[in-house]
Amino acid sequence: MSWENFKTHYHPYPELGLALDLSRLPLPADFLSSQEEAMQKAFTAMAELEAGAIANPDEGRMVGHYWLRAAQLAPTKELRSAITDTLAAIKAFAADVHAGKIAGPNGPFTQLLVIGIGGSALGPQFVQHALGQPAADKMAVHFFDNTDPDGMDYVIGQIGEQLGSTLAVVISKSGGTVETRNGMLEAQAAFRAAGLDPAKHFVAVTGDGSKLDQVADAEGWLAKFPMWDWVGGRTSELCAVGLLPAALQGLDIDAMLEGAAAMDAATRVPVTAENPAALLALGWLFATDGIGAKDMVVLPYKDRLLLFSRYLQQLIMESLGKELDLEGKVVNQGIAVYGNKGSTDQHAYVQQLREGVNNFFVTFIEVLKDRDGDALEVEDGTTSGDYLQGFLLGTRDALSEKDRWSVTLTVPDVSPRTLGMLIALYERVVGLYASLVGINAYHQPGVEAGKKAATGVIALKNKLQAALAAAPGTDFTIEQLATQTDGNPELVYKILHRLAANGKLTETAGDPWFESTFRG
Ligand SMILES: O=P(O)(O)OC[C@H]1O[C@H](O)[C@H](O)[C@@H](O)[C@@H]1O
Repeated sequence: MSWENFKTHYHPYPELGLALDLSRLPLPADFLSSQEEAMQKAFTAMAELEAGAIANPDEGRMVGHYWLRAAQLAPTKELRSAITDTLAAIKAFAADVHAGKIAGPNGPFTQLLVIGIGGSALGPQFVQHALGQPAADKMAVHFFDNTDPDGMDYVIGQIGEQLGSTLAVVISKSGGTVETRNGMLEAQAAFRAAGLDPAKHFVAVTGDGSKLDQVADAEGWLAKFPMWDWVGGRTSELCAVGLLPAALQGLDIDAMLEGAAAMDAATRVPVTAENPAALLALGWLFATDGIGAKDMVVLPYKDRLLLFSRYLQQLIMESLGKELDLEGKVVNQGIAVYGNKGSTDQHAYVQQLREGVNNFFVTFIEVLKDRDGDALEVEDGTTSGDYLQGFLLGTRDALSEKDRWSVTLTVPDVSPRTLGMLIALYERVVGLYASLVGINAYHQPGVEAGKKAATGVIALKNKLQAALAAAPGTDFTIEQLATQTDGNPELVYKILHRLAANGKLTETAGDPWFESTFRG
């Protein structure tokens, strides 16, 4: 790669301590100028959004995550005080928990169990893992982020004897997400089984009046924190969703907010060449042809950023993965995101990246600071951190040689401020990119289909169990039960087969397999 090209496409932002390198995309000389008109429209749309326009038209909602770190920019006095009052309440609650003023019947809370899914888990998980200091954290954090019974047993097993010192924070914007409801019920059952009163351990983060809000009121939980309809789940890390768990862990949430605010200020500038979010959005546009033609492989060379790709997966894919554009035309937009961390992944799938199907571009994330404290020399004058950078730069070159494209983001460290910056940067890139390709980044109409179908599966399971219970000891074929319950035979088989595996009924193997019978 030429030095001249690097000089042109390497963009340092010393005031942020960040740099963006687009030199490993073969950008034509006129690419940025060819998109300037579209980018100016994107800046205007973003300014309107930040001023409180209904930027999520189908859901009739404002999109206000940028106000969370600059309350003075919120369009009304009520919104401004909602943000600042909640932040103060989070800090006061965390301080009282740490001081033992808010404690459980068994004394101070030392363990934190966060129950949520999607946007109500991925941000908290990313931040907890990135910034955790097991020896120094004020609380040890655990997560339920699924309705997997064994997964929850595993976590409860990890908490073990400390359940009496556990604070549970149930997070759900809608307050009606079934996985989270199940997690709450399972956790409450575990508390009761240990002779503990869940209400004395539980806190809710949810929308006003939601089902979860009602449960918290009815059961007299310890505390409640709000989640607002103008904050989307995948952009909620910097409201109570992410800030409450982080504050309880003992992390510096002010520094996270300051980092985000600084990035917002830098990416609000409507001058493409000076704006890292605009440049990165244009990098995505070029790399993916504006139609998701290439996947985004996110490779941070830092263990602590392992969960960033999962966090970005929701932020980017739920925002950009849309069937229709803003005019209602079918576009099937999106950018697929995956990745873990380097150099670990070099020993796994990087083989295919270099030599296999060329359907991706990589986002390398370089962290300048190696570690706290002294570095061991693993060879004369050379440290593990030297190797980490060596592998990053080496892999980048190895990919470039084979016409595999990449962008590189350099950050100073993994600190609360840097995480705030990264979160804000990608939120802005997603918003600008969505404008460039003409889609609504702030709704998620596609996720409902799977939820509705799951409800149908549960209803069919109930019918099947009722049918078997009504004729105990009788063997039924799959097709007989399908007819009797008006169910799809494939679903009938899948449901019965699993119930049998869990000892809820008896399966007698047939030959061929689809003549197996089931008995209640
Ligand atoms: O916070 P909740 O309302 O429980 O939602 C949790 C998640 O569930 C949904 O399926 C949405 O697609 C996500 O955007 C959301 O973050």
